[in-house]
Parts: sequence; structure tokens; C-alpha cells
Amino acid sequence: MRRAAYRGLILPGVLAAIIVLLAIAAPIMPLIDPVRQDIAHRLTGPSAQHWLGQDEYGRDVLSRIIWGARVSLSVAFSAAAAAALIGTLLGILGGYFRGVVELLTVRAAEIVLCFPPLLLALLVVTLLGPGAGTLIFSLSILFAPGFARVAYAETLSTRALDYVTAQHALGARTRRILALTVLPNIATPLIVQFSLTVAAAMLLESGLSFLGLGVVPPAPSWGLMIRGARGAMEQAPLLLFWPCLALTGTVLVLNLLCDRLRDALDPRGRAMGRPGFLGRVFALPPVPSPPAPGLLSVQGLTLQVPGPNGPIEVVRGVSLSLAPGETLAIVGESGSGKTLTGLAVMGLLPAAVTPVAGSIMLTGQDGMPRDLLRLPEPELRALRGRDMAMIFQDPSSSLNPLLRIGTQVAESLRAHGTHDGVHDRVVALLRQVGLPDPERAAMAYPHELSGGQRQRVMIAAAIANHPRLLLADEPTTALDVTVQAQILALLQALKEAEGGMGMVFVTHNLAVVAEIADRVAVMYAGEVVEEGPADEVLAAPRHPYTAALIASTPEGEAERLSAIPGAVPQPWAMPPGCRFAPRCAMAQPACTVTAPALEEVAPRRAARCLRWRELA
Ligand SMILES: Nc1ncnc2c1ncn2[C@@H]1O[C@H](COP(=O)(O)OP(=O)(O)OP(=O)(O)O)[C@@H](O)[C@H]1O
Repeated sequence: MRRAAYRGLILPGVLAAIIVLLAIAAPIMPLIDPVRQDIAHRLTGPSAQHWLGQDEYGRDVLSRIIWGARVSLSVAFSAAAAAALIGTLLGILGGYFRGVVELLTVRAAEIVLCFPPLLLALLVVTLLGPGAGTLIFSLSILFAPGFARVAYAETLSTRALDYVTAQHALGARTRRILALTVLPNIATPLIVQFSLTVAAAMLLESGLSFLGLGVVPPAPSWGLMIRGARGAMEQAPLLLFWPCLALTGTVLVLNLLCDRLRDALDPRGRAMGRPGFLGRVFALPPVPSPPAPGLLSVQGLTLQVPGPNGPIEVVRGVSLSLAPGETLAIVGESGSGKTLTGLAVMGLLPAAVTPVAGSIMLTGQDGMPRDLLRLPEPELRALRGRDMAMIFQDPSSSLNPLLRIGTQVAESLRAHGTHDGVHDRVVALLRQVGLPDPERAAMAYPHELSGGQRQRVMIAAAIANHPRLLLADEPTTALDVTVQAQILALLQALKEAEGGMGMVFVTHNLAVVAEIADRVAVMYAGEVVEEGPADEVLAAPRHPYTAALIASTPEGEAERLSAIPGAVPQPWAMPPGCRFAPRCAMAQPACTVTAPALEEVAPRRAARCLRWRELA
């Protein structure tokens, strides 16, 4: 993934390098003297000797463009770099220490913002006299507060995050925390700010030179060229075109370069967002006739992420089915692919994850089965929250902290066309999910509720439109044990009340499976290794991994737990043959050679093990 991000740097990097090299190499290139006048040939068009023609004094336009790049680029880069350095320092210090430091840094820098930028630049240039040095000085004063504000805002939110607190807890010095933890984490918006500032500085330099307050004529600068060309626009329009093209092109290349640089430096960059419909569909082979589902039927779902040596299958050939009114638990260790399978159903996969095979058929409220993997985004969006809904692990981060609970639950109703009696319906929903004083809860903000109450709110929003399918991704993991039991009981009760609603429950907890699931799919390293009725699978597993999971689950006080040796293999280092073989007590040589298929081991039961019969 990072390699792809670095590849994205090539085109803008090469273009920017050409521009910079041309500017640097201007003195040694066989260019005509950019200030040599040839009045006899003023405003002459392109010729073999003057490729871009001659200007109003007969000077060579190509030579002035290339020499002008030196001035424009050096002024813009120097000013942006100085502004970035000063502004970032002020912003980080102000945001981190707050109080008086904030007053002396960020707030002091903001005084500059009270003046119109052009007027301030004019003032400085008038006081110090025109020239490149003055331009750099005035532009850095102008742009530093922008950096200070971005750095300040980002530092404010970063300093409150757990990984910064963790550094304090480890006894790290403030200087190191600022340089090694805060700065890299606020770098992304600063890079974007830098690209915008370079572009703005080039434009302002051109503007000031155009006004006669920047670079002093006859030295070449793009701004001066535009100024000169303006007077001769009617006779030689191309004279205006060339410096404008150079300015626009350079600004666009710099913006692109900074965007790509941000993607390459931030490992989260490409993982955020979601793949578009075309990206999804082109990656998927057509399915001739998808099997008819009960409520949900996942067939052969394979998900890939880009890896350093080619794509990696993080979920492989997963097939699941769910009948109306049924609860299917997907269980497995961390990294087994449970969450990605759930997100694939919702069409909410991260951008880095692409479905490359399989189908996900859902029968909607209208009784029509649809393949969710091949549905355009607007149609998927219409299904989300109405035909299928999802609740997540951490209710604190799923609720918007700035909106009242009632507004957030109402949003899920309004999103699907309910506009009348919304308040009453919201209160009824909050009552249905067991919130003690629903009228008051509707007016509360998320931070005023406990974790369990927030999860109840999420459930209320999820069931607001009577979905046919409810996906619950570890909805009780972030809660304490007593609250967990209440939420499980609530989900069970709601499922019965909402007659026919199916539930897919992602968990790593077998006790939860035993409590609520009708069927269970056990996942290991991206594959379903066993599937069947929950009570049968838990009582008599047919896969050594399921058996090992059960043996490692606490049950009663006297039980002795046995841990599963080793760890789930990393997606890029899957063992050949059976993926569980390296950790399996029953593994034999054949297991490390042949990847077992998911075999039917009893009616409506399947297992992916060569030796399942020995477990029977
Ligand atoms: N955005 C992503 N980019 C690259 N790889 C990813 C991404 N999301 C998940 N993966 C990989 O896919 C695999 C399955 O992840 P998934 O989150 O589905 O596991 P899980 O079983 O739900 O684990 P957990 O219980 O910890 O959430 C993991 O090994 C992870 O490395």
C-alpha cells in the first residue's frame, strides 16, 4: 500500500524536479540574455531563435520564463519554508502549553491576520524597499499565522489522545513528545498548508511584482512578465499566456506533489475512505446466477489488501447464510477477518480492502434479493439503516459528541423519509431500548450517558426503521460484564419483537455465542473453519481450532484453561496447506501440504479439516 503511495509521487515529483532543475540550471543553459533588448523585433511571435517569441522590449520570452522561475520559486519556497517553521513552532507551543504561552505565540501571531494581506505586504515593501529579500520577509510574516493556527488546532486535539498520555506515562521529556509524537501526527495538514502557501506566495509575488513592488525590473519575474504583457495584450496575446501557463502549471504540480507526499507519509492515508462502486465492480468477476438467499447469503467472499509483494487475501472464500429471525455469530481470534466480513455486508469496507470474488445476497424489506457487492453506492445507501443496520464496538466513538441523543436517533428516521411524529417515535425507541427517562435522554448529549446507555442509543438508532438484518460488531466488548448481559438480553428481546429480523453477531467470546446464537461460523486467518448450529458446534466441535477455542474459554471457577500456542499468522505470511496447522495439536504432514476445503460433516454443518472424523 505504501509502495503504491510512493509510486503516486513519481509523476508530480518528476515534473517538480524538471521545473526546479530548469530554474537552477538557467545560468549554465544556452539561453539568450533575459534582459537583452531588441526593440526592432518587439512583440515578434515564435521563431527558430526565440521559441516563445519576444516581448514588448524584444527580450526573449523563453529565457525570461526560465529565469523568472528562479525568482518566483526561490521567493515562494523561502517564504513558505520560513512561515512554516515559525508558524508551526508557535502553534505547537501554544497548543501544547496553552495559557500565557498560547497568548504570546498563537494569539500574538493572529494580530497579523487583522490586516488585509495585500495592504500589509504593501506596507512592508514600502518601508523596506522592493526586492526579493523584502518579498520573502513580508510573505513569511503574512503566512506564518496560517501555519500557527493549523498547528495549534491539531496540537490541541492530539495532546488529548491516549498515545500522547502514554508517552507521559513512560516518563518521556516534553521536548521529545513534541518532536517525535505530536509533530509527526500533525504533519499531514501542515503539508497541505505548505503546498497552499507556496502557491499563494507565488501568486502574491507575481501580484506585487505586477504592481511594481516586488522584483525590480528589468530582472525577470513571472509577475513582471504578466504586467508587461498586459499592455500589449491586443497585439501579442501569447505574451500573457506563457507566464500565466508557467504560474498555473507550477502551482498545480506543487499542489499535486504535496497531496501525494501526504499520502505517502501518512500510513493511514489510503486506508481511509471507501472504494467507489466502479473500483469494487471492476475488481469483481460477474456471478452467473447467485444462489437464492433466506435473508442473507454470503458466497465465496474474498477480500484483498495491497501488500509489498502483491495483493494479500485477508478474507478468503467465506460463505455464510442466515434465515429470517436467526442469529448467526461469527467468532474467532483478533485478525481472523470477522469485522471485514461484516463491513463487506454493509458496503463499508475501508478503501484499501477490495472484494475480488463472491457475492452477498440480501433479501430486502420488499422481498427482493440483491447482490450487495455489485450494488451502486446510492442503492446501497438506501438499504443501509432501512434493510440492514449495524452497531459497533465502541458507542462513545460512534455517537457525535456535539449532537443531542434525540437528534441523532431522529436522523436515522429522517434519512429514510420519516418526517412526521419524529420526536414521539424517538422517545418510543429510547423507551424500547430500556433507557430510564426517555424524554430526558433524548435531550442529553452522549457524554451525559454511561457506556451501556450509549450502546442502547446506538441500538435504538439501528432498529429505528425495522431493519431485516442487524449486524452487531462486538457490541458488548467495551462494556463491563453486568452491562454486557443487559445488552445481550435487549438484543434478544428486540429480535423477537421485530419478528423476522436476522442478526449477525461478531464476537471473540464463545460465552456470548452460547448465550444468543442459533448458528455459529468460526473464522480463522480469514477463512471459515467450521459452521453449524451453535449448540452442536459448541458441544461437539469438528475442527481442532474450535475445540481449542472452547478449551481456552473460562467456564466455572475450577476449570483449568488451556491457551492455544502461537498466534494467528499474519495475512502476508500464511502457511501453505491448512492455515491452522502450525498451531494444531492434531496436525500431520498432509495438513501442511493440502489446504482443506470446507466439507459438510453433518446436515447443515461444515468443517475445514482433513481429520474432522477423528474429532467426531
Ligand atoms: N484497512 C486495512 N488495511 C490493511 N489490512 C487490513 C485493514 N483492515 C483489516 N486488515 C487486515 O485484515 C485482517 C482481518 O481484519 P479484521 O479487522 O476483519 O479482523 P477481526 O477478526 O475483526 O479482528 P478484531 O477482533 O481485532 O477486530 C487483519 O489481519 C488486518 O491485518
